[in-house]
Amino acid sequence: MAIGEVRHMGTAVLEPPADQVPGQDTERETARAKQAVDAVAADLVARGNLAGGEAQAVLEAQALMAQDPELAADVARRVAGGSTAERAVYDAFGAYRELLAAAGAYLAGRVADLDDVRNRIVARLLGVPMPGVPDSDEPFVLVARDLAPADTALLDPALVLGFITEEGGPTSHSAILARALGVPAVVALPGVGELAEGTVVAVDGSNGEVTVNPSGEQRAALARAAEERRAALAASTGPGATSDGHKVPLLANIGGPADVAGALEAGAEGVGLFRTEFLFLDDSERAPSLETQTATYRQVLEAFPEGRVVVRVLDAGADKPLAFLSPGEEPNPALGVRGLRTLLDHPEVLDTQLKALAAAAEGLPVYLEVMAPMVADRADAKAFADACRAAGLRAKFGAMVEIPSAALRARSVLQEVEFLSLGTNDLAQYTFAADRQVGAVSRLQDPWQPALLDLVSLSAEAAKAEGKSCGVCGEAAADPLLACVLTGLGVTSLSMSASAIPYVRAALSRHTLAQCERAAAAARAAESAEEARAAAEAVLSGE
Ligand SMILES: C=C(OP(=O)(O)O)C(=O)O
Ligand SMILES: [Mg+2]
Repeated sequence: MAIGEVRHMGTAVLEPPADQVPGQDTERETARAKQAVDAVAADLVARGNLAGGEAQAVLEAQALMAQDPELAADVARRVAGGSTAERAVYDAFGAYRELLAAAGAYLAGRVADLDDVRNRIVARLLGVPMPGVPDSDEPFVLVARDLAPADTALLDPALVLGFITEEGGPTSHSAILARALGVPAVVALPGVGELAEGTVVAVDGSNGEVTVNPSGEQRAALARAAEERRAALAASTGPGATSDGHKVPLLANIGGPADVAGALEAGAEGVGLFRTEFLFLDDSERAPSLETQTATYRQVLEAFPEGRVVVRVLDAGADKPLAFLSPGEEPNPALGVRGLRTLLDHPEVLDTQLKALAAAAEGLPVYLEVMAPMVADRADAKAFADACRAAGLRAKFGAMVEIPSAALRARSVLQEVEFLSLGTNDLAQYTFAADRQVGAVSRLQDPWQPALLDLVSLSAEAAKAEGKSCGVCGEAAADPLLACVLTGLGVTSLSMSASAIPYVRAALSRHTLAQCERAAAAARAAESAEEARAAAEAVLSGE
């Protein structure tokens, strides 16, 4: 929870004058453009190195965007036609932006990243300050249309008390990175851009509420609630469990070795989701070598002796495109060849990854579990388990439940694998036909939707009947109240951004398993996400 004055993100597009330059200056302007592009790309990579983890991969992807050869050719063509370097960059990126925007809602998220890159290059060429997070010596609440990964990654939690965005959904990149940072954030709040600079707001990241000009009384109540939460956090330590001792291991979601320290600090009992695709974003042409992958995986596995580490094999496509693997144009990339489907089309990539994991775990006392994203049915689960066996991998093999079919027929999927892990971000996307990158449909991405809870329950019950485990590794697990409901639905472990672990641990430790079960039943009996949340809250607060 944060209270502070609103500062708006500097999103104004810098439009350079459309001056013409004489022919003899073409060479100089071309060189200036190239220099600015390279400097901005280097800056993004440097920011990535500073930020580490998932943010690093996102920033590096943006650096690649800046240096896209087709964009460079368009800039050169415009300079040859008499444009200044800054105008050529502005126009070339503008044309590309229109293409992206016209390509449909799916690419809308990418437009914000592209605009950010364009603004950075143009600002550099004009010699004006970079647009982005406002300069301020006083802490403030940042308000933006959407946040580019470059800005979210470097937000200084000492200055940025919290942030509010108009666009983006609860499972968009910005929200996931904010959670990793541990600052309160509210996303997809229409109209917030109209708040006057300097307005005092209270941002409650735990329930998504923003109070404008809170009264003294409201402020005091909010501060009291925040203080109570802090005290509860400080008091909760040790492994995750309900107050009557029902164990629910609390695991961390990580993007690579850089996230390990934060996970350990938060008391993670292991890793429940290692998103390996971030390792693959470095090179748009090919997969990292067996050796590079082995070394990276080993760094993570070494950090959790006697712990559990669940590695997800490459999840390329849709919101995580990889040029060398993702198929060409698809009308609906989220419904196309992605996740396990991509790997089954490129068995050599899957085989190298599994062999690297086998080599990395060699001789280590870690409990390695490997799972496939986007498993639709038993045939998918079998193809993945066969590939694991063929690679000589000694680990538990599992399937992510991200497609409703896998939840509906979870027992059949479990004939082939040893565990399930619910990816609630994609499960919501596919259950409600609501693209997770589109703010306009964020109501439907709410993991409190009773239909989603039904699918969680089906999966957890199937796992119980088969004597196997069923965790949750989507963003749903990071919501303390929902974590209690998921536990009540029979989920056996919860994996989340490290910063959420203390909150979830504290919430679980306040309730018995039976209370969690009652809250789960009440939530499932509701007719909407809001009702489900209120019903669970009422049960758990003893109303
Ligand atoms: C954990 C998940 O995977 P990702 O967010 O990486 O798609 C999910 O879909 O819930
Ligand atoms: Mg997913």
